[in-house]
Amino acid sequence: MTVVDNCEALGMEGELRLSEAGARDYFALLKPRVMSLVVFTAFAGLVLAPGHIHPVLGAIAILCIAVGAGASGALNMWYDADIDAVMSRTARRPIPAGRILPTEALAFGLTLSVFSVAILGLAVNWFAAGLLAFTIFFYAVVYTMWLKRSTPQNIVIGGAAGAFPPMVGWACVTGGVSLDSILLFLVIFLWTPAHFWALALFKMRDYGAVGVPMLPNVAGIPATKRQIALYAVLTAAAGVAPALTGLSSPFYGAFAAVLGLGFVYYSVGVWRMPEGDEKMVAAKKLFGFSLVYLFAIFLALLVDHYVVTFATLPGGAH
Ligand code: HEM
Ligand SMILES: CC(C)=CCC/C(C)=C/CC/C(C)=C/COP(=O)(O)OP(=O)(O)O
Repeated sequence: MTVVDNCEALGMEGELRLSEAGARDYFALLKPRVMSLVVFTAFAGLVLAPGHIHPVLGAIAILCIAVGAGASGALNMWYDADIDAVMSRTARRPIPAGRILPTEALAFGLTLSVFSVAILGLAVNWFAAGLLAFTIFFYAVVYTMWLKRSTPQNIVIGGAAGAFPPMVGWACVTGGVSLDSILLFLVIFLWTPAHFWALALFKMRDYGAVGVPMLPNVAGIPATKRQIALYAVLTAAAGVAPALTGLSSPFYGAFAAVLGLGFVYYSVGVWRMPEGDEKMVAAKKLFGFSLVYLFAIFLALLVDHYVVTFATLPGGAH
């Protein structure tokens, strides 16, 4: 029995309805697993930025970015509840499962968005807060409401939303944008298509059932495989670039090159996947590796930064 059925059984139709959602359901609205990696990239941006931020302010900044990212996930789930109810991967989410009412999710997402942006602005700086607001808007409105259901390039353009968080973290320290923060953006921006189209390949039926024009459904499997390989090569190149601008050391560059080769290797695996392969094992492997790749790149940027900082401290290298 869904929440709506419950309300109707209780004769509450037409009155203010509230579900009996638990904290766990509200937490699920924040898309915590996806957002944990998003927040990690924002943290890396904050650490790598030149300058200094007080650790307490740094912690507030990361909390605001985490809450803002989660809020955008709640707004996405509010708008997409109709298609989430049909897709096997998403049918058990709190709104389609009837544990949270759409209006509750909307109110939750809007409230958290406003608070996260306002607190970031008041405590840290308004440029970073504006960029956080723009990122929430980009994911919830530009991607979710506009692009997702209208073009197979939805995630190429919409992927910018997922790429902004390191720039937000960076802006928390510097109050602005720089070539290096744009480079961090580019790594995620170019990574997103291979990350998502790998999943879209083995979830083609789901997307077909709801009529969302994901690339494999619109352009076909061979064209998607080619696009994945292209973006994997571009991602591998962008991943090495921080070593070329001086943001990171040549050791990072070598590590990123190996990881990038791994990403290209898995994308070639998808390219060579026979079209009749129902299980699409190669696509599942690429999806899994995409997560390892992005986490490892940002971890390497952080480790490299701390090692180089330590080594260049007076007496630190001895
Ligand atoms: C518009 C860009 C993106 C799209 C369309 C996309 C799409 C997806 C989808 C559909 C899933 C499966 C989610 C689920 O079943 O819960 C997923 C999983 C995931 N994505 Fe993305 N993603 C995007 C960007 C990102 C970014 C920027 C990050 C991190 C920086 C990220 C990190 C993850 C993680 C960690 C998972 C695994 C979650 C789990 O294990 O449940 N994604 N992505
Ligand atoms: C700071 C801030 C606001 C960060 C936002 C980061 C961001 C845009 C992450 C993208 C996350 C994601 C799972 C997108 C897929 O949406 P979907 O609707 O295609 O996937 P679904 O079908 O799983 O809902």
